[in-house]
Formats: sequence, structure tokens, C-alpha cells
Amino acid sequence: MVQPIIEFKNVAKQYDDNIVLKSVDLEIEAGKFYTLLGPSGSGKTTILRLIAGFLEVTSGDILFEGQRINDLPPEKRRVNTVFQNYALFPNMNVFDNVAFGMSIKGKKKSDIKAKVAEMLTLVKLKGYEDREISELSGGQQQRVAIARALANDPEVLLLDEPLSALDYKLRKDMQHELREIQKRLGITFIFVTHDQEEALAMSDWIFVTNEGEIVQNGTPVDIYDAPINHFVADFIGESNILSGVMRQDYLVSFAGKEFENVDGGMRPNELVEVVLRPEDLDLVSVDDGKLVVTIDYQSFRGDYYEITAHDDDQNDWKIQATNPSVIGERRGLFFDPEDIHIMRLDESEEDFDARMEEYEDSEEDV
Ligand SMILES: Nc1ncnc2c1ncn2[C@@H]1O[C@H](COP(=O)(O)OP(=O)(O)OP(=O)(O)O)[C@@H](O)[C@H]1O
Repeated sequence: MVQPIIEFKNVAKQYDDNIVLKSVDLEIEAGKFYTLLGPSGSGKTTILRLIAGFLEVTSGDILFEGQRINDLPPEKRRVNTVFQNYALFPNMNVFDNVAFGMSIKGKKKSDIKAKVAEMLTLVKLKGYEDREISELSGGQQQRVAIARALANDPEVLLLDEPLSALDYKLRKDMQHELREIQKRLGITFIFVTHDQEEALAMSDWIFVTNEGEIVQNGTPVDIYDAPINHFVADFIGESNILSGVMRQDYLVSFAGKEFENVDGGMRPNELVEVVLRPEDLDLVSVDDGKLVVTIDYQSFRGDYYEITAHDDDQNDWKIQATNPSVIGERRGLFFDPEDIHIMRLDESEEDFDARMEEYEDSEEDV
């Protein structure tokens, strides 16, 4: 196993009695693009600031290449941060902003000049050396902030919601460019966002945070296709989440019917939640459907119609369809067994046993 560049071992952070991180374990491998993804207040920035050394842990250890760095000051850590508000020096021009870290370290003028030129080329701002910060657009300021952070040759670049101030188009372009820069330099990026689309598009690996914990981590495809619980299924992408019961392995009941599925390993009679993504659903004739739904609403989304419908069990469904529908019409709903994703509920053994006993009694009564 490769030695992680950064490790958290049971890291907790608390302000008075406010616990903002609960015993977080994580491993970051060198040379990859990681994203911390979660809602506001879930602890993403706290994790980043702990890595940077701007905050101290309440308990647990942070390791860098296997060495404990809990007490190492920020300037001695081989990491740099790009902040959400860029934090550029407004009274200095572009060159001096990018050169700042190297100047205070007393590097040779010729080396500084060469490095600034290299970094400005990397972020596509060659020729902007003499510009004042106030003369730059938001997107250009963002590039200067990235160049400044990279000029110090960090092994890990921390990016705290760096694209949140940019408009949609620019944001998309910058997502692509950041990914390219990371690949070209081959260093580790840890990117914070609450935008799931951005996380899916950019990352090699995602840590999903909620209420001070990492609730799931994996590749974007893992997390999208196999969310671990209701929170992740709901937060990442659009989902239909229904209550279900396992009848046996590979047979699940929801919306008043039984369906074959491919997620094994569940106990018979285990209560579960079932996830079906809108793009995995098709509207067909009533006879060909696995369920029958009534169309309630539709909105045109450019490349598809988002359709809302309900089944005869009164479950609401979101469906992505290529063709428009007629409101009030009854249609068949079709999906493949492999697109049904089953999630365990956190039911304790005791609760499960009690429910099973009740169930068996009721079976005997029949
Ligand atoms: N100095 C502080 N004192 C007390 N509580 C704090 C302090 N800093 C942060 N918190 C709390 O810690 C929790 C986690 O904050 P954090 O900034 O890590 O969340 P986040 O996921 O990055 O959210 P956002 O996307 O809004 O930046 C929040 O509830 C916040 O109020």
C-alpha cells in the first residue's frame, strides 16, 4: 500500500461544547484530485484549515508522509491554500502578488522572475505582470490566487470553494482548467465545494461530509451509483427514494409490488430504502410498465423533460424523459433490475429481532 501523503487519525474539533468534527479518519494519496463535498456547516473548511495548520485539533493526529504534524506551524507545512475570496494584496500588482511567498523567503530575483512567468503561463495570464489587482475580472483574480499559491511549490494545494464567486460559464471553464493544472503538475489537490455537480466532474475521489463526519468516500461513480444512505442519495444527484422491504435476497418490495434486483446481502424482511435515478426510468405503455404512474407535471430542461408523476401507492416519481407527456395521463414506468439500488437502514439487531417476532406472529395469525 502506498504511504498516504496526508492522514487523519480520529481527528476531532470542538469549540467549547460545539463539536464540529467527530473523530474523522481519512487518507489522501499523493498526486490525486480530492474533493470534500457537503452542505454548509458540515465541516469541510474545518478539515482544510486543520490540514493547513490554521486550526489545532481537539484530539487525534494529523500525519504528513507518516510524520505527526499536529504542532507544525502553517509556514512549515508543504501545503498552500487558495481562499474563496482570493485574499490577494490589492496594493500590489500581479507580479508582486505571485512573487510574494518567494520574496519573503529571500529567493534570488532571477529565480523569482522565472517562476512568476511559469506560473502566469500556467494560469493563462502571461503578459499581465504589471496589472493592478483592481483592473482584473473575478476570474482573472482567481487565476492570480492560484498562481500565487502554486509559486511556493506546495506538495498539496488546498482550495476552499475557489469557484463560488464566478458565473456559470466561467465556473465550468475553470473546473476544467483546474483539473488540467493538477494533472500537469502532478501534485495533490484538495478541493472544497458544496456543489455536487462540480465534485462529480472534477474529482478522482470524493469525501462526502455531513454534520462533522465523513459519511461516504469513493470515486464519483461509486458515490453516484451506490450512495450509502438517504442523505448521500438525496444530496448527490436527483433521486427517487422509496421505503422498501427485502422479501429475500434479490427480491425487494416497494410501491406495493415485488421486484427483482441485483444488490444482494440483505436479510429477509429487512427494511430498506430503494433508490432509482430519474435517468434510469422510462415511460412506456401501461401494459409494458413495471408500475403504473399518473403524470402530474413536466418541465422542459433543454435536453430532456423532467416529469413528475405518482404511482397508485401515492409515491412521487421524478423521471427524465426525451419526449413530452400529457398531464393526467396514465403511463407504464419501466426500469432495469440493475438500476435499483438498495440502501440499508440503521436498524439495530434488537429492533430487527423484535420486528421479526411481530411479523412471524402476524403470519401465524393468517
Ligand atoms: N471559530 C468558530 N467557533 C465556533 N464554531 C465554529 C467556528 N468556526 C466554525 N464553526 C462551526 O463549525 C461548523 C463547521 O464549519 P465549516 O466552516 O467547517 O463548515 P463548511 O462545511 O465548510 O461550511 P461552508 O460551506 O458554509 O463553509 C459550523 O457549524 C460552524 O458554525
